[in-house]
Amino acid sequence: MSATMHIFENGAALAEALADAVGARLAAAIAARGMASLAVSGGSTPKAFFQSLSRRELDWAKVTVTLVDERFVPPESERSNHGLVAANLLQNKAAAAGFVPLYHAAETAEAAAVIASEATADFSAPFDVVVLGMGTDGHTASFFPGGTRLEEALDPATPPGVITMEAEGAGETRLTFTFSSLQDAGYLVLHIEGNGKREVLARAEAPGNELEMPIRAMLRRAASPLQIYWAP
Ligand SMILES: O=C1O[C@H](COP(=O)(O)O)[C@@H](O)[C@H](O)[C@H]1O
Repeated sequence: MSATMHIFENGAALAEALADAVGARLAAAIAARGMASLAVSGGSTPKAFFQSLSRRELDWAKVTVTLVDERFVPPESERSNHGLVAANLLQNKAAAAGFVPLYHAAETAEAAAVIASEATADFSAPFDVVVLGMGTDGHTASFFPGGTRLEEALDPATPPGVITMEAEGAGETRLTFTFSSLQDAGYLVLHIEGNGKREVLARAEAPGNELEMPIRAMLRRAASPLQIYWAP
């Protein structure tokens, strides 16, 4: 599918513009259907965007937020994406939003993934907005190169839902929405910052194996146009 590049002078300008665009999409979904869904990424990049979005005037009580991916750790862990979202997005006006976690205190990550798939099924097909990140190894969501279930996660025939993933670069076992869950979002964003990631993106845009740089699956096969937000 096509991609559109949105370039900003710095991270603060990007955060404001992305919050405007995401806020407008959520407002339009609320106007059309009385509710809106948003799946966001973790990591170090989205903090300023989360803080900007949290201050947007929206009927937040009608918005359900979840994660594109999560570590199999409780929200109190400093490695938790839920913790990051709680501290930076579910604040200010956005404190009224609903949040559905991917982590559940189940005996295994597989059991948590089943619970997460059930808990998100009624608002995730498709999401109104998905905001992806990308690691310097070309992973997005928890689609890690060398990941134990990478082929299954990227297979368009794998049904929407949450599955587990283990990979050398991932640290903890991950919980991740599958490619089929994310690729058809009403507004599909890839948010990256820094010259290093721009170079990684350029490599991903060149011919090569999807399994080596899983972001290629989104660049090449997403049903929705990919909106790439970048700042140095
Ligand atoms: O592991 C993860 O990393 C990516 C990118 O993180 P960043 O720190 O380089 O911004 C993120 O998109 C993903 O959600 C997260 O689990």
